Amino acid sequence: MASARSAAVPAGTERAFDHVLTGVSGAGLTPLEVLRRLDAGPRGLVEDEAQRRLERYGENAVLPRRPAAWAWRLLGTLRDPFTAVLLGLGVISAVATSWSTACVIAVLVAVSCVLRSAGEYRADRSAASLRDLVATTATVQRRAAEESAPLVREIPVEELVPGDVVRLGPGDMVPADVRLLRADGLTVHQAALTGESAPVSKRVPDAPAELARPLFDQPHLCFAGSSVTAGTATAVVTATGPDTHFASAHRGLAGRRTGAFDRSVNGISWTLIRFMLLTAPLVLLANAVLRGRGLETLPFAVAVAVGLTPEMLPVIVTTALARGAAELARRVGVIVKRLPALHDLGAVDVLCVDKTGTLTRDQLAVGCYLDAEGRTDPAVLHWAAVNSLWTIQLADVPAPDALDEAILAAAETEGDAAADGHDWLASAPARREPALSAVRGPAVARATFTDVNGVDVIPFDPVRRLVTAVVARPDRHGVHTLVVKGAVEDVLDRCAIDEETRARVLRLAERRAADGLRLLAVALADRPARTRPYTRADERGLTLLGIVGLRDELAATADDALAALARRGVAVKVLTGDHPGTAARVCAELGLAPGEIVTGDRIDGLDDARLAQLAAGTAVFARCTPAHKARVVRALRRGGHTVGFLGDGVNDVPAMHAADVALCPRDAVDVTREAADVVLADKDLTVIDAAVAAGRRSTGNIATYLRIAVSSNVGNVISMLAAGVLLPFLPMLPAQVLVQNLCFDVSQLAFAYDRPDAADSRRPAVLRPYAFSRYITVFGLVNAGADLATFAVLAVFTSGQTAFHSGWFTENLITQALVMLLLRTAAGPVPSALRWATGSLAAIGLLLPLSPLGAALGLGALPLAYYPCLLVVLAAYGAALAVCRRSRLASGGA
Ligand SMILES: Nc1ncnc2c1ncn2[C@@H]1O[C@H](COP(=O)(O)OP(=O)(O)OP(=O)(O)O)[C@@H](O)[C@H]1O
Repeated sequence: MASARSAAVPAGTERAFDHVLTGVSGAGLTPLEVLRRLDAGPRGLVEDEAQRRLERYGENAVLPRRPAAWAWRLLGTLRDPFTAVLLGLGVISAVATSWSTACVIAVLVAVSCVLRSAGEYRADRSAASLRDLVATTATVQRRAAEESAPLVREIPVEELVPGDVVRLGPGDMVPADVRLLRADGLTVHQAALTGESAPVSKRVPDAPAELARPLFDQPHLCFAGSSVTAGTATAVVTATGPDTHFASAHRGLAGRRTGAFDRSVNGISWTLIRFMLLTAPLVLLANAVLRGRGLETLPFAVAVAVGLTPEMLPVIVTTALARGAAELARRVGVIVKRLPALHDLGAVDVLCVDKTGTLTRDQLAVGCYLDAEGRTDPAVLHWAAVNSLWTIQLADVPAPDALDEAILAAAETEGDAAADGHDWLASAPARREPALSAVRGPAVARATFTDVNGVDVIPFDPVRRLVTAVVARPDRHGVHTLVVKGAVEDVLDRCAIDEETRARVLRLAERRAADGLRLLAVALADRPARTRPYTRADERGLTLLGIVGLRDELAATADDALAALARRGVAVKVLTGDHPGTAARVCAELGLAPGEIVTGDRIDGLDDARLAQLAAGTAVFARCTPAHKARVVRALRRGGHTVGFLGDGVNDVPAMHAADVALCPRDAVDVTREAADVVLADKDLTVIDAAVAAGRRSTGNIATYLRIAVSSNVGNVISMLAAGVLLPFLPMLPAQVLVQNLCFDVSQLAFAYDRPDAADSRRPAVLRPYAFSRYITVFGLVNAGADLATFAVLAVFTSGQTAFHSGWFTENLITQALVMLLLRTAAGPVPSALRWATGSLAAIGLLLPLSPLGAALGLGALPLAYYPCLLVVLAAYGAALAVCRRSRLASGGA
């Protein structure tokens, strides 16, 4: 903790910092005492001091951003299970003093580790530069010099230091461990720390006695790793980077979910490892029982087991992913933050999207303001604007909601146009205007009200779906007016109205929603003035004023994007907090058949199994809270779908965490960008189609490698077992098996550069273990058939083990080249990497036995008559491959 950095800390400060940095002992202190101990003030740090602290305490990052040293990277690659098994086999060979086998295994491991760490290094480097593009920022209050006025500005979170004063608002990540100085309706989601999914309320407690609670329950402390779901706050940073509680909780953990692709590759890998571990004893047993051979066959058995391993799998996965991600970033500006997410994107068959800001632009314009009878009434707009203005001002939100901006802009226009003395929109109170115009849009800066004064605010949250501003009016002494605006049903629930009026207003809302308008109801209530804060309990017995309707334009490319996704077999489902009528209209305009719309209330009445059934056949879910969205996503996954979620708001975060892969646009709020695996450069949704296609291509290449590598290896093992039993000598020397394996492995890296057929990216890319096993069995047997035919040729034309070994070595390498060319999924031109790889394989197969290295490996020249016969075997093998490929067997699971 802090003691490690203590050298430059002024005497007396270090212990105080330590004291507060623990986050516990600050509990009994007042905010001012905490600030004093941090050698800070409520107006923020001076820039120079912040810089000094940054040098002293280091960056506010949980994990070091510097790339790991080479040695660590290499060591890290040894953790892969294939490598571990290979090393184990190498040790067994060394113990059995089979030095050549042990040496070749060591070379194999070294090649695989070096290639993998080089690939990972390149992937990390490009991922780091991409991550910088979507870096999150913190809103900090600092001063240029001791006597300067505080300036609120955004800085990269990494630059925060203890003592900084930060502002928090909905959608922000809590950037460090902080102690609240002021809070308004603040609720935070701290699941990353506590596992608790419900947001918890945070505030500055009235009395220190309240502070005797467990650390994460302390109301005045917020922690790095949590996010703000509603409300606002000003807080002082008490600990940054590795000193935060989040860092200590996550030290040493990779900390990300395992996606669908990771799971299937892991499954296949472990099946192969079990198979491998069985192979060596099986070879030993067969040779002992049928040939009476003893432990001298151990190196050969080990080599056969090694030959079965697709040890280049991690290298291919990293290379294919990194290439796909780099190409996406370059071509369409899509940033893949978590590389395996690219595969998950390729496997997605359901994409859930929120509506506002995703399918629509979130650039709203007021379309109507009506009283409860449906007549235009400027007073409704006026009070909506009073609510918007004081919500923004008092809640100190970092960025005002588009909806509030639109209401203020319309109220201003209405105020300008009013010739009848409606002068409720005039100049701003001088004390507020400068701060506002610095951070907010022009409408907010200009539109203010001389006749009311803000007193308090109960901030918006997506579960309550409303926000209340409390104002004092000059004409009403001793009275505070609650101005409430929010979703129509939720405001009506709090109004003192009869059933008939309620039904009439709901019908009015339905009609306007069917025109595609977003609707808000506005209501008022007078209460005796008080100093005690207002709470949700005060939002009762309201008088309904009317409704405001806002038009939100559709995103320019939304319809094209939905059509493209449908062509790729991805079903799109809309999950919105908005009115069902508005959602239905928007979907219809986008060409998405809304069908029956399911609302949040209905979801509440269903158990998980029934929800899974309903979700599969429903295209639009409306009036969803964040928890509803997450439940629908989980239900879809439980129903066997691979689900993506595209959202841009804080209300989408739980669903993004629940999905296989989460996407968001670049201008989404911080917490959403943090939760996303894939960030779209802008609002152009058609890039999702390109991202899905790239995911499917990468998966296609990896699947091709797995199918070809494993089926050839299986074929070879069958042949070795058969030959081992038929021949009086070993069918291949251990070193020969391993050299051949090394050649296969390196050549197959070329698959990372292939471009699978466009037809293959028309359906979700999934590795299906059953189809995969069927594929490797069939092609493994065909491969073994070619080997057995070669054995027959060799029996006729050659004698002695050197000739046999050489003949089989040559045939094996050429058949491998053939398989690579004939079984790749793409029908298009062969990429140059693959041409080189297969050409080199064939050349090594033909020439190595003739070279001095071949002699050292126990290989030698073959009789010329062997080659025409080999050609016949190869032609027959090629024909068999082509036939099998044309049958449905070629679909090896991806
Ligand atoms: N600033 C606001 N003031 C008052 N009410 C609001 C405000 N923003 C949203 N609402 C109301 O709350 C409802 C739910 O909002 P929420 O933000 O959860 O979803 P949404 O923005 O409508 O849709 P989506 O889930 O597609 O983003 C809205 O339909 C609206 O009626």
